[in-house]
Order: sequence, then structure tokens, then C-alpha cells
Amino acid sequence: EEQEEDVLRELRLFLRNVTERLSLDRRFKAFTRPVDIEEVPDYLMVIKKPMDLSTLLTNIDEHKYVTVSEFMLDADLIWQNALEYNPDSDPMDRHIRHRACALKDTVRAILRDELDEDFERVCEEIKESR
Ligand SMILES: COC(=O)[C@H](Cc1ccco1)c1ccncc1
Repeated sequence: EEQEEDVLRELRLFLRNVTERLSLDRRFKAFTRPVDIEEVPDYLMVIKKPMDLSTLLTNIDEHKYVTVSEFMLDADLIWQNALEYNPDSDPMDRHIRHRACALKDTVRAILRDELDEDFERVCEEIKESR
């Protein structure tokens, strides 16, 4: 009903705000757009579920997420993919992995500090009811 749509609107506002703040962080520049398949032709042979911050934003606007947990599954793909595709000991790989770990820690810290567990519980109830 209307109150449910109000909750989901607030969820989208929160998720947009988090995603935009991440996109502004210079450490996460490599995560802002899809990996360029022309630049990295084997990327899709290794990474089955590509994800990036601009795609997260599109998904939010297309009402893909009804809970924060669903959003987290996609947000986690961004750093997980970076660790998987860039495993070597050379400086480039180590640099992107350090930034991937920073992204993981930053998302978790924001949600710990700014997401009310009661709000997420209401979102989960809406999801189960549909
Ligand atoms: C999330 O970004 C990536 O996984 C690409 C992979 C990549 C390899 C070559 C070109 O791009 C990346 C970008 C910047 N620095 C390291 C790796």
C-alpha cells in the first residue's frame, strides 16, 4: 500500500546517497564504470557477474532493490570481482586489490553507522509479502 511505497522510496534515497558518495571517492575511480571489454577482452571469461557503481545507480532507479541486503549482494560483486580478476603480486594488481578492500570496508562502515536495523527489517517484511 502507500506506506510501503514510502518505505521503498526512502530506501532508494538512502542507497542513491551511499552509491553517489562512493562514486565521488577518488580511491574508487576504477569502480565507477563497467570494466571496458575492448580494453580487457578476456574479462567476461573470468568474471560472470560484472558490477560497478554506475550500474548500481541504474538498478536503484529501476527499483531492482527492495532491501539493503539485495543491494549489498550487487555492491559486494564490485570488490569481489576486482580481487578475482587481479590476483597477481605485481604492483598494479596489489593496488586495485587494496582499493577493493577499502571499498568493502567503506560500504560496511556506512551501513553499520547509517542504516537502522528496524528500517531494514521493514524492507524485508515488504519483500516477503510480495
Ligand atoms: C575494476 O577494474 C578492474 O578490475 C580493471 C581490470 C583491468 C585490467 C587491465 C585494465 O583493466 C582494473 C582497472 C584499473 N587498475 C587495475 C585493474
